[in-house]
Formats: sequence, structure tokens, C-alpha cells
Amino acid sequence: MTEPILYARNLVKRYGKVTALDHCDFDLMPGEILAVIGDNGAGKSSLIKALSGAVQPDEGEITLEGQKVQFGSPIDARAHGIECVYQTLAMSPALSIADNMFMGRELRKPGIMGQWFRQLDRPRMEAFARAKLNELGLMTIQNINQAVETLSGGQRQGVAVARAAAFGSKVVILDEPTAALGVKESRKVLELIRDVRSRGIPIILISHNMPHVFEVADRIHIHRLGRRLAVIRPNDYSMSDAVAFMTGAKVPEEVAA
Ligand SMILES: Nc1ncnc2c1ncn2[C@@H]1O[C@H](COP(=O)(O)OP(=O)(O)OP(=O)(O)O)[C@@H](O)[C@H]1O
Repeated sequence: MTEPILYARNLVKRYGKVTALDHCDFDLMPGEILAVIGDNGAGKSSLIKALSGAVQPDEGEITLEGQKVQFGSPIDARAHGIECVYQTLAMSPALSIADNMFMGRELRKPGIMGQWFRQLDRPRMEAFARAKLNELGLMTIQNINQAVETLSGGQRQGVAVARAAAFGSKVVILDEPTAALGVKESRKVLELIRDVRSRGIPIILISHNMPHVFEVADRIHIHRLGRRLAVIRPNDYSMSDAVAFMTGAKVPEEVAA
């Protein structure tokens, strides 16, 4: 049996009297696109934050590739290979694509200029950024020195995903990547998601967009009232079934049994 790459059991997160995660389980298998769906306030963000180090759960355990982990911060989770691309992208609009790709991990010039004078190795950063965007078929972006604010929404999302895929990530988490995008741009981002999977990197996709979820997900984690209700395969159920499960109007057979 294949082991999950990212695994959590019994996660609990309380905010005062609100229990955002109520003994929640989670499994991400190698190389899969796992969608996470759930009603507003179901606790999806809390789950993703716990898995990516943005909040520390009060109870429960998380393992990455079979090793128990406790992330103190998103930087810590990132150092372990978990990259999270948030809906509100953590990008600096005025900086170039290359600068944005390297934010926080800039390459310095070799020797004394880099080590002591902190000078950036721009040619190396630009070549790397170009190569990564190229790999992901994002070379409609002409100029790597273009400011991110001049890119379209889809292109920005592309840069963020390329950044996540470029740094040896083990897991990429995408929070509502198509929410702010038009039809054409969403299409590109969905292609990109498949592309990242084809590189063997598993993806967690949080989305309210059922057609997008059903189009790309291998499995769908349905989150309800702070915990995992069920995991379904898109071929086994319709979109309206999924929505009914999410809202509690219906119960999946495997849960009812
Ligand atoms: N920082 C916080 N302080 C207090 N309560 C919080 C905090 N973060 C989340 N909650 C509460 O925890 C519950 C779960 O919220 P969460 O954001 O995880 O849900 P969600 O499924 O992501 O919702 P949405 O789809 O609306 O973004 C909600 O009742 C929310 O009000």
C-alpha cells in the first residue's frame, strides 16, 4: 500500500469558544491532486493553515513522508517542502518576476561581494526564473524583469505556482487559485495544476468552484463542521451530490453505512 505523503490525525484547533478543527483527519497521497471542499466556515482554511505552519494545532499529529513534524511557522513548513500559494498572493507587485520568485531566498554573488556586501546575483536569478517559467510553459511572459503588477491575474498565479514548484517542494497548496480569474486565465491555471502534478508534485487545491474541482481533482476531501466527512472520487458522484454532502443535505453512502 502506498503511504500518504502528508498525513494528519485528530487535529484540533480552537479559537476561544469556536472549534475550527474538531478531530480532523487528512491524507494526501503521492502525486495526486486532492481538492478540499466545504461550506463557508467549515474549517478548510484552518486545516490548510495547520498543514502549512500558519497556525499550530492544539491537538493532533502531522506526518510528512512518515516523519512526525511540528511546524512553528510557514517558513518552517516551507523549509520542509510545503509551499502554500494563498488567495491573496504574497507577492510584491512593484518587483520583477525574478525578484518575486526568489523572495526570501535570493541568490548572492559568489565570494566577498555576496557574502559581505549582500550583492544579488541577478543574472543567475533571472536565468533560473526564466528556466522555471519555461518548464511550466509560462513563457508567454516576455520579460523576466517585468513588474508583477503589469501581469494578468493568471500570469501572476502562474509565477506563484512556478515559484512553489521550483524550489524542490514536496507538496504545493493552492488556496482558491482561480477565484479572481476570468475563464481563459482559469483554464491556464488548471493546466498548470495538471502540469505540476505531472512532475510528481502532489497538490492540495482548496476551491469553491465545483466544475474546476471536478475537472482536475483525483480525489475530493469533503470538510464539514471542522472535520473530514468523506473523501470521494469525482467519477463516483455528481457535483450536486458533493454540494449536498458539504451542506449536510445528504450523506455519502460510505458515511451512512
Ligand atoms: N483567527 C480566528 N479567530 C477566531 N475565529 C476564527 C479564526 N479563524 C477562523 N475562525 C473561525 O473558525 C471557523 C472555521 O473557519 P475557517 O476560516 O477555517 O473556515 P473555512 O472553511 O476556510 O471558511 P471559508 O470558506 O468561509 O473561508 C469559523 O467559525 C471561523 O469564524
